[in-house]
Amino acid sequence: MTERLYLYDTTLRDGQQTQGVQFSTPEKVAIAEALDGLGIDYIEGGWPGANPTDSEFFEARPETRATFAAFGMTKRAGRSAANDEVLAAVMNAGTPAVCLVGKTHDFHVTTALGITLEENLENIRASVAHMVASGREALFDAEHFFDGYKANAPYALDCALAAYRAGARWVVLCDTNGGTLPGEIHDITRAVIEAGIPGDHIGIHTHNDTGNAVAGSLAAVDAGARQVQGTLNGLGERCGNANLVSLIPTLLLKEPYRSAYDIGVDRAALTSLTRVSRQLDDILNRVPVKSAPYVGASAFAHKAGLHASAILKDPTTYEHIDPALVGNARIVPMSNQAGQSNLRQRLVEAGIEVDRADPRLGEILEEVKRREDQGYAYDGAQASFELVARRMLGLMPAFFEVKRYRVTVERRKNKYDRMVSLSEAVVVVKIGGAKTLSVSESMDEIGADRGPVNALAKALGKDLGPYQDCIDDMRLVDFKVRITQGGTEAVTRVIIDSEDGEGRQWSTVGVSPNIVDASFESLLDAINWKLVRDGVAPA
Ligand SMILES: CC(=O)SCCNC(=O)CCNC(=O)[C@H](O)C(C)(C)COP(=O)(O)OP(=O)(O)OC[C@H]1O[C@@H](n2cnc3c(N)ncnc32)[C@H](O)[C@@H]1OP(=O)(O)O
Ligand SMILES: CC(=O)C(=O)O
Repeated sequence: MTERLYLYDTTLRDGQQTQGVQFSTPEKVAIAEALDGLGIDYIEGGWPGANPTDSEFFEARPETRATFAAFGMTKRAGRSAANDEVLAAVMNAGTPAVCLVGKTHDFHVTTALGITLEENLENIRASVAHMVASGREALFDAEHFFDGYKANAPYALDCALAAYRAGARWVVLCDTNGGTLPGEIHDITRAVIEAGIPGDHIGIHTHNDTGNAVAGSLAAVDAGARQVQGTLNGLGERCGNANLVSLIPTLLLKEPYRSAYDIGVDRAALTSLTRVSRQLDDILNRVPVKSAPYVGASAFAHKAGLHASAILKDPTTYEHIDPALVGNARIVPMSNQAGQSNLRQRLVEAGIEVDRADPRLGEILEEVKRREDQGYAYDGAQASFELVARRMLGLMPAFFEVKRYRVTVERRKNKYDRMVSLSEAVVVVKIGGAKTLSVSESMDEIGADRGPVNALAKALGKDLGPYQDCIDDMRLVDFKVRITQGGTEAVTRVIIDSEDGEGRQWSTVGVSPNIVDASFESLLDAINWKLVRDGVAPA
């Protein structure tokens, strides 16, 4: 018999308190829909009245199965709950649930609010009673609860009990400053239950300032709390909140949680977790964190030869779960840490059949290790590795030959008498018997200079004759430059991530003492990989 454990998402409120994050209304709608699709119980949409976007969002919020909550703060002292205009704006959003933050640490009451401890208790009681009287599901976010409990336990408990007795459905214990460790969270949550608030009325809201937000949330659940608050990808004030993208699979797949709780998210929805996590990164224009638990691109990447060898015999040797459960995928990358097992697996994935006893497998491995010593890095540029292997196996068509290229960067005055840069590139390629010369500049549609590599990419992709149809939908999505030590010399490594119209992504690498040459090599690999993978016949 499983017990219900509720998930409360605050990506749209505490997540928006992340430095550099500002959601638009359509973005908030898209995130709310994704959360609803996952099966989250509560979606906190923001603080109506605090800013125009949050107010607008509550008017535009989508219909959801999840319960929508508006966030705000308890009423100020010296006025009634009904006459507090900040609280009124929150209530007017018309959500079925309302979550109000209130002080529970005596120091904050006297220092930040400048009121008496009794006035604060009355503010909590009156505000919660006002929510309940308006027919809302009332949540009380007990701000600084753990620090408050350590400083003055009777007062912190009085605040929590005041909210509970006034009718709060949930009293959410907040580790606002994020400094409380899991053991303390466990013991203090237990103490709250013993003081008279049942666990199925207690929520936990942690911050990640010690890197323990997820562990702290689990500790509170172990102690009896039955609501967990968090955000997608751990967004949130300062170091972020408990990451629901880590918590959800842990609660659903790991003991003792798997057998004990129903968290509202089912196994089918769990397979969308990686997609939802990346959708948020896409909205934020962030590169997904590769090492993110469960959903990161490296979460199931087996780089070391010993690992890859065992993985190919049985994936459970080095995987704690099947990556498909969370919609992720296994990768066995090639690098200087790899052995023949990695190599054979990569070749199979590229559709290349090579006999196990073929001596060229050893030669490819040697070549990869030799090139990595020069500065190449193939574990993040699998498309370039594939081209190296194809060349050594005689499986790489000669699509075109670059005869020469040139790029210039000029500083000059524009018509407004401002100094601007302009990069121009010339590329000459030979396809079949014919030579083509393409010229391009780096100016984008609003007249900004996008740099010499952009100019080169445009020139190279401008006229590739019979291959043009195939490469027209290619797009450069990321460009990473590192100065690294190749052999004894410092060299530049450029990794380019490309994408095509089908959403396929691939990465290529170029290395040279010269950044333009390294970029050009990486660009060439990107085009050649697309041509070979699309099965284009050489001219
Ligand atoms: C722990 C958390 O993360 S809680 C969420 C915090 N989120 C935010 O603050 C984001 C949204 N906030 C805002 O847009 C603004 O702060 C507003 C609109 C709410 C208030 O703006 P302002 O009226 O200009 O006040 P300001 O932000 O300077 O200060 C907050 C006021 O609320 C008071 N206050 C803070 N917490 C509470 C509370 N729980 N109950 C009652 N009053 C409170 C403070 O004492 C301060 O009042 P004072 O100006 O009389 O000293
Ligand atoms: C309410 C909240 O976000 C906090 O106390 O951290």
